[in-house]
Amino acid sequence: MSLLELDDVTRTVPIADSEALTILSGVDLKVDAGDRVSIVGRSGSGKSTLLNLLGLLDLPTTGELRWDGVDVRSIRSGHRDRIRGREIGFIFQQFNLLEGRTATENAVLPLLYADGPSFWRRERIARDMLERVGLGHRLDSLPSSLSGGEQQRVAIARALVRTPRVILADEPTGALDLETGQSVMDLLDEIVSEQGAALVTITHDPAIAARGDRHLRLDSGVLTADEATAAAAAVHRGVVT
Ligand SMILES: Nc1ncnc2c1ncn2[C@@H]1O[C@H](COP(=O)(O)OP(=O)(O)OP(=O)(O)O)[C@@H](O)[C@H]1O
Repeated sequence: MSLLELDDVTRTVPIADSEALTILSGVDLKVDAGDRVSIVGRSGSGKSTLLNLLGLLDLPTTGELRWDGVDVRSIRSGHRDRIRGREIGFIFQQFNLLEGRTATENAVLPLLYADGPSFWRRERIARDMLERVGLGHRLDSLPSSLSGGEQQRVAIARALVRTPRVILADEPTGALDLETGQSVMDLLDEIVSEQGAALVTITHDPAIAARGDRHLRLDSGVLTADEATAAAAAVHRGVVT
């Protein structure tokens, strides 16, 4: 049983005075613990729509989306919200940090909804995670005083403080220069491995996509294997010369 499973999923949206628009069609995808899945696709190919499904923010129009083997349609929306908060971490291109809050205040946010020791120990957990991402010296800094790479590291800390089982990263290096992007991804890969989570990365950048161990492509809402990235990744790893 997979952690997340899409089975012949379609997503359409109603359009005024017109037929519904099909954004995703026939999408099959399984995400298991420890998976590293990269998804590439042109603008408008349906990447955000897919990510919203994987993040349990939307439901398929037809087909089945399962979380831990359970059809998400059968899970009440309040419980879906709790699963999302507890088990899924999000990382965005523009970091999405709260501007007036320090690095620690940003990283602690998901723990405000936790209970037990995770709640009582939230400050310590957030600080430890910021140390882990190399920001132990910037705990009280506001986002405006941090570089892009540092802000993304705060966002990574925030996404990981509850040790989620899945991380969904939407263009995580899109606002960073090449070198900073690679080092942020190195860090994300390391911590995701330590925590045994699955990482799904949506990216335009072939070098970032090649880091995954499963390579997929979205084309007009259809998800297929991305042979080109898989071949590039194999060469990179020295599997093929
Ligand atoms: N609620 C909606 N109503 C109408 N059209 C929509 C809606 N949501 C998405 N679309 C359209 O569906 C297509 C796919 O959208 P989506 O945001 O998933 O693409 P994307 O691959 O994430 O694009 P980008 O890389 O530019 O963010 C686009 O053409 C978009 O305009």
